[in-house]
Amino acid sequence: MNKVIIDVKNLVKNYDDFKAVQGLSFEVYENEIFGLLGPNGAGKTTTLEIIETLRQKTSGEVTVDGFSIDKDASAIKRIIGVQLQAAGYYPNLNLVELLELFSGLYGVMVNPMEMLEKVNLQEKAKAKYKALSGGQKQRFSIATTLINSPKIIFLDEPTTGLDPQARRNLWDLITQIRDNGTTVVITTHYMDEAEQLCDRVAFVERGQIIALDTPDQLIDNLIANGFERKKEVKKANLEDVFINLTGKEWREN
Ligand SMILES: Nc1ncnc2c1ncn2[C@@H]1O[C@H](COP(=O)(O)OP(=O)(O)OP(=O)(O)O)[C@@H](O)[C@H]1O
Repeated sequence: MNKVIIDVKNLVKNYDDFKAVQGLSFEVYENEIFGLLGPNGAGKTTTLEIIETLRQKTSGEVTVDGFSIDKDASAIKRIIGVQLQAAGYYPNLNLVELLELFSGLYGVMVNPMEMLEKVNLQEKAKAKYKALSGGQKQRFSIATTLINSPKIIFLDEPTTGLDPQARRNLWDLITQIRDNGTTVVITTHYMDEAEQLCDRVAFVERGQIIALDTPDQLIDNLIANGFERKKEVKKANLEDVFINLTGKEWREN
């Protein structure tokens, strides 16, 4: 039996007259990578921020590891890791100093070099955040989500704007984090990413969930309904050609 770690029931969020989230219900299981997929403005970020206790809901019930967002927000904050927006990083501190600062804020002791090793940034220990490439910035911000050894991390479009190598390397990193026992909730609008990375996905459209299952099952259901692609699918795609030609090692250093 899968243990439910996040339980969202009939979640509603209105911004004045605008209904951004319209009665969402879903469960996230412990130790899975759960994807919220959908177009811009579908309500993914709003939903995440409510679960993270950073935004007020209009109505509905949300529990995280048994804690209610209404009554136990501080308990929830202790067991989750949230990616900060880039603007949150002090520009003149290097990565080690930033990790020391964050661990002080969380009130936990971490070894900055160990944290950097987890995301393969040990060689950038003395670099300032602003001097990192896009992929390195994402990896660093994932490292900051791990400082308090959270049970769940939330990643909001972690690979947007990255090149194919950086994206695939980030997928490996996120999979590793899951394999080490952390539940991962991710938003994305890249379908290939969701298919490769997520154990289960929910499609969100106009503030509602229109499908939820494993990527495999969603695809099988579509095929069972008679769907056929117009062109025969090749066993590789252009991105595979590119990766094959250029290698898959970390390239942004
Ligand atoms: N603070 C706010 N005030 C008013 N409307 C808001 C606010 N925040 C979000 N919205 C609106 O709510 C809707 C859902 O936004 P949200 O950011 O949750 O979508 P999203 O699915 O995360 O989109 P994206 O993929 O673009 O990040 C959008 O139409 C947005 O304009």
